[in-house]
Amino acid sequence: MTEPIIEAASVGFAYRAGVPALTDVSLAVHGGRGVALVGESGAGKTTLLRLLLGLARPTTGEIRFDGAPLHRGRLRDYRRGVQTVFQDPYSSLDPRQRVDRIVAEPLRGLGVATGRAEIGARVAEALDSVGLPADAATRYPHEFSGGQRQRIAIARAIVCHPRVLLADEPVSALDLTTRVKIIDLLAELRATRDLTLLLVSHDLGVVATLCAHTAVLERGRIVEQGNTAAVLGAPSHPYTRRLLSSVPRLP
Ligand SMILES: Nc1ncnc2c1ncn2[C@@H]1O[C@H](COP(=O)(O)OP(=O)(O)OP(=O)(O)O)[C@@H](O)[C@H]1O
Repeated sequence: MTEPIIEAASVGFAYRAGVPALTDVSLAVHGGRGVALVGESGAGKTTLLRLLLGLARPTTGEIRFDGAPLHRGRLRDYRRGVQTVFQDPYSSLDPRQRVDRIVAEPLRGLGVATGRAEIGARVAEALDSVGLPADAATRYPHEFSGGQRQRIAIARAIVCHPRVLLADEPVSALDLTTRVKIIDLLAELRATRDLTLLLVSHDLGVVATLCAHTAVLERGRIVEQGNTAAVLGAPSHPYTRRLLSSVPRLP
């Protein structure tokens, strides 16, 4: 198999000494493959995502990007290649900024594009890719619904053509119909842009739709991981079975 784009290698992390939030976590995100991270509240999903983003450093083990340890000097390259979408489309967009400015932020911040014309063209392309009309660019976040705001957040994440999208519960704040549309959009972007998805979700239906590989986290440890159909279809660990039985509707 090819080298993973992002890898957590035997990662441990503690917010307070003696109270581990993550223990010996190994997870590989390969290009072209959707990876889901599931687990109950408090299992350590967000903590792992923060480490994968370089926002915190593991206490033990390491995070690797293209096979080499992720350290300060490589963060800019990393950010170009790895972008994020968060759960809440209301708090993740600055209400005082116009949509074109919001979507252009990674282009400016990472120095990917500087000229006005180029930035404008890239923003227009990103808005189009997420199914928003061109005039969305000149409006403000409060003029949009929750689903449309999440499209804006996704446009911002894909504007610099990243290789990986880390999505932390990207649809859990949305109503059911909107959820389905955003899941369809993520599936489409994955296919058309060769985007690799790392998805944190407690919604196993979403996971089954978008990710071929699933890792189950319980109290900071990965208790099971593998092909999604196998993990969700015939879970070998009692915790995964409990997690499945707590879901009212299965795919
Ligand atoms: N800033 C912090 N300081 C101290 N402990 C923390 C902090 N953030 C998280 N924790 C603890 O680390 C553990 C893992 O939390 P984390 O937020 O990663 O879980 P999660 O799986 O993302 O949960 P949720 O689905 O509720 O977001 C929990 O025991 C939590 O209480």
